[in-house]
Amino acid sequence: MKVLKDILYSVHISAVSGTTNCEVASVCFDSRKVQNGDAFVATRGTVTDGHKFMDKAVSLGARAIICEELPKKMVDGVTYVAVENGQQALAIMASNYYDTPSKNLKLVGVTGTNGKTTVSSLLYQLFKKAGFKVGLLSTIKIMIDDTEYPTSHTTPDALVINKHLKLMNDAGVEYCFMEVSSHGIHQKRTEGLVFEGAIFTNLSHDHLDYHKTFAEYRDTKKKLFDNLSKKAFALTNIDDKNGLVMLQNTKARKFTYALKNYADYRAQILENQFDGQLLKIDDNELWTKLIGHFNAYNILAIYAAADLLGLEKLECLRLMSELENVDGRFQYYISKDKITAIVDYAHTPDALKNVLETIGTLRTGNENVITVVGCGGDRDRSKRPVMGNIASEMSNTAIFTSDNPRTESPSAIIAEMEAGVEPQNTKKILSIENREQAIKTACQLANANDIILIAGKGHETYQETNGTRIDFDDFKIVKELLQSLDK
Ligand SMILES: CC(=O)N[C@H]1[C@@H](OP(=O)(O)OP(=O)(O)OC[C@H]2O[C@@H](n3ccc(=O)[nH]c3=O)[C@H](O)[C@@H]2O)O[C@H](CO)[C@@H](O)[C@@H]1O[C@H](C)C(=O)N[C@@H](C)C(=O)N[C@H](CCC(=O)O)C(=O)O
Ligand SMILES: Nc1ncnc2c1ncn2[C@@H]1O[C@H](COP(=O)(O)OP(=O)(O)OP(=O)(O)O)[C@@H](O)[C@H]1O
Ligand SMILES: N[C@H](CCC[C@H](N)C(=O)O)C(=O)O
Ligand SMILES: [Mg+2]
Repeated sequence: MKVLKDILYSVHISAVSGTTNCEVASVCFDSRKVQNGDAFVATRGTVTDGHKFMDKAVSLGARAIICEELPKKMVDGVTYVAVENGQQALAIMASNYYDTPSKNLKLVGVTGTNGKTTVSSLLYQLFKKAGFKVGLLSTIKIMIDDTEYPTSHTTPDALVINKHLKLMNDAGVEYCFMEVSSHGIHQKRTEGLVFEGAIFTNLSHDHLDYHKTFAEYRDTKKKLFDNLSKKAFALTNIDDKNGLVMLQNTKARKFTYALKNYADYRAQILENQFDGQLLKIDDNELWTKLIGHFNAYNILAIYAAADLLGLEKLECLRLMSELENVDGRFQYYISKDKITAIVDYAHTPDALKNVLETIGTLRTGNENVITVVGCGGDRDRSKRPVMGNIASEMSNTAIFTSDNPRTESPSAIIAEMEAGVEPQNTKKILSIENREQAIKTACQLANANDIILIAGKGHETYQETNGTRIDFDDFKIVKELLQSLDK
């Protein structure tokens, strides 16, 4: 139980009906989950409006209703609080309810179109190796030191975030690395969190269904930096043309990293091989198992962040050489017949191009590259022709298939990918809706030394169609297929 007025601390309140000096059991923003004594926060969503469900919440026993406008009909014994913004109020209340857990550890947010999971997971690994208790909030999982929890979002809702940060406090966690998605910022899921620092990886085409324009998408990401305190650090990749934009209005201490431009932290790629790359950072050499120039950026970002968080540089480089690839990011299997299958979470045009470029630099002869790729349903449609074009242009064969069609028709999504293929590349493409069949065809087409890239789903272990998820694991499937075909 908490006193309502305490959990409303620093929320912008415009009107109150009833007492805020009352106890509430918990905070809830879904009327279907309200329990006796809860404070229900109405928020405006993309599908519906939580304000429609205030009466339902009261009928289930809500003790308080937090909303953007006091309703005409109010129930006696229930406190109604009008706030400026429901989503913001929810986030601040969630933080207050769990005793501002972000204050009791060093929380670092990672944002950008690609690389958030990689950078935050590598920082988690690095600080574990350095002997600290560490937390992680990522697309793949939530970690409270060694304990794993499932997650449904890259940046979960404010209650889930703060609940897990509180558990981290209880477990003595000192550092927490979290992904901050643009949806998360826009829906104010991260408001009220106290960040020690924030990292920007890069910005490219994604989520234009939700943000409508690229400028709006960029400005949403920038808010993470705008809201940092003076004491925090803001670390940005200035080889990306939006890197400096992120720093424009921040009060935080500003730091930059780059491979090409002058920056506070710089690295150079000395060697790039299939099993790793050799980098030069601060006049020291570092061998890492993570390959590709995009991973050189990720590695440099974590080196810089670790330095800003106080890890000793040489010790940090030593530990960084032991970092393992993140699940579903350039995860590869080499068959008996020397066919290489790579599973990668590239689900944006930029990521797909980067991975195919990396594969290109690793080719030693006339190996064929066969790419199996799809685009998610109920997501940015404008990515589809662009990804279709990249896959067909940069591969010998591209097989277009399904990737979580959700409520859309798989064949219609594939047709939108096909529309981006240049006439000279149409002979290179095949379209096979069933993803397992598509992977099987790639395996059948592959000969010794060929490379199969299976892009888009990475670590995911399901395929989602019309709200139903069936087990589906790209890596497991391709490995078993190559073994069964005796290739
Ligand atoms: C488009 C989007 O982001 N939607 C998120 C949003 O839901 P919504 O706006 O659709 O909510 P809504 O259904 O309109 O409901 C509005 C309000 O009414 C309430 N309600 C609704 C019905 C009811 O009966 N009673 C009730 O009280 C709801 O609880 C909600 O508070 O708020 C929900 C609660 O936090 C999220 O679960 C949901 O994520 C959906 C499932 C989703 O797929 N989100 C993806 C796009 C997402 O967030 N992705 C990013 C990663 C992107 C990336 O970087 O690549 C992420 O951080 O995971
Ligand atoms: N720094 C980077 N720059 C460009 N592409 C990258 C970078 N790091 C990773 N990638 C590519 O993007 C894919 C997704 O990487 P990762 O999961 O780290 O990104 P993310 O930002 O967490 O994605 P999401 O928005 O889905 O959470 C990788 O599989 C790889 O192909
Ligand atoms: N965070 C991304 C993940 C996309 C992964 C891809 N496999 C898909 O399902 O579209 C999103 O929700 O848009
Ligand atoms: Mg992620």
